[in-house]
Amino acid sequence: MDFGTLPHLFHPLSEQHRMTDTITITPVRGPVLGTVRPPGSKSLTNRALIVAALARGASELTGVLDSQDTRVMVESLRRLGIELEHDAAACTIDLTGCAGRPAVDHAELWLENSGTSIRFLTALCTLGDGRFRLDGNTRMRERPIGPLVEALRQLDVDIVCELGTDCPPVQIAASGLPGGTLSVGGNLSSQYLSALLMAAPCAKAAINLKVDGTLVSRPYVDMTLEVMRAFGARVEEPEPGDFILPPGGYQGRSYDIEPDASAASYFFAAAAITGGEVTVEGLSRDALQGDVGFVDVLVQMGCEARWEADSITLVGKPLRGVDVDMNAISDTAQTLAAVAPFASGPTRIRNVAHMRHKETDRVAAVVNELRRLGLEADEHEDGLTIHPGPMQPADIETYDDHRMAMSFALVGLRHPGVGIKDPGCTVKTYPDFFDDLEGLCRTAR
Ligand SMILES: O=C(O)C1=C[C@@H](OP(=O)(O)O)[C@@H](O)[C@H](O)C1
Ligand SMILES: C=C(OP(=O)(O)O)C(=O)O
Repeated sequence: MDFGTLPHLFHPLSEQHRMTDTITITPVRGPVLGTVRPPGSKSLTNRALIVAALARGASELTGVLDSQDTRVMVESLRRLGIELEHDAAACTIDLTGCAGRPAVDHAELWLENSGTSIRFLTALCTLGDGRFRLDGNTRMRERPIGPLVEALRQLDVDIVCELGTDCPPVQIAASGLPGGTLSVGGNLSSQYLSALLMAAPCAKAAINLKVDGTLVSRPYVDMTLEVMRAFGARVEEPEPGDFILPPGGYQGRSYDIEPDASAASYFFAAAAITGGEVTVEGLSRDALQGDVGFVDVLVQMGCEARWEADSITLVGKPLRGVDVDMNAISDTAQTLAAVAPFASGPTRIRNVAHMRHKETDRVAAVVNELRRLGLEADEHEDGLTIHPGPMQPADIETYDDHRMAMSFALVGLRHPGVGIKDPGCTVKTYPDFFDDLEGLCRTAR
């Protein structure tokens, strides 16, 4: 299939951002004060879509995210024969599951640069009976998927990285997923484990899945287990990293998705940087997403937080530098890097080497752009150190990484002359980010 014919799966951005090469952030005149509810969690939306697509019967998903990462997932499920109704305005998706076996005997799937989509769908396709090819953009073809491929081969799945690069494109000649024992590497990404976990209840027999070595981003695995169990799967973890999954599949249901905690980090950071007070609705200490832990990092820096039953409030205070292991919440490391220049001392972000395999080499990219602002920043193998200091105007490169754009925009709230190149790259997980940030800052203009 000629992917050139695939409709551009982008969300209608506001005219200004879609058509603009660079936007300049206007500093606020005072503290950012307000309340915001980010769109649905990308990670939970894509998990719920996978599990509901494999379920018996119908599911209704509410609060879903509508962005490039979820649209490529939706389009792929449709190509796999899943009947699906998406109401973007209502943030709902109604779908009827395939009871564990995709109905089509071949499909070509285009996943742009959505790591969750290509990893989760690679495992899902092995449950089918036919030939499947999964591909993505140039950066996706540089993001490792070899550990997942190698794990599936332990169950005699006929799967290959087409170019021999341990990266996509992936080709699968599927004939259902056998049961058995397998191990998967978890030091580059937790998504390979999450992908296998979600497919396992639809295998032909029980699966015993073990993590081989260290595991990064553990909160995302806990999120996976929560969603699986919500749809009726039985999963035991007698020892950390050792999972026992009997067959039994999933049962369709109604499922509501909480707001995106990674997106919320930008609004908490806006309060921290400007000495303001921001409440994010729909999240709490009980959120399924580990990235609410970013609030604790801001508290370590000197801020105050109020945790309510259905909201979190961050109160900005004078900031001190921190030394923090962000392995579990690495999607908020870039947010912290944008806050750190406003602290009284240096900030060390450690144990995030796996960030180098995401939308870009996020360690190097963040160091480069902090230096472009005139700051002293040190790159380490596992992370970086940010030294506060005077800054200069700069147009920030965003490397087609939505989190570079969203994080460095925050610097511009306090520091004049910050431009964000390619602001439309936020379409990956947050098409309306700049509109929502502007809305939150309007009282501080
Ligand atoms: O499982 C998930 O939903 C995700 C896991 C994380 O990736 P890694 O496990 O590769 O750190 C995170 O960066 C990504 O945004 C979403
Ligand atoms: C790394 C990310 O996503 P993914 O791995 O799903 O592409 C992200 O959203 O920061």
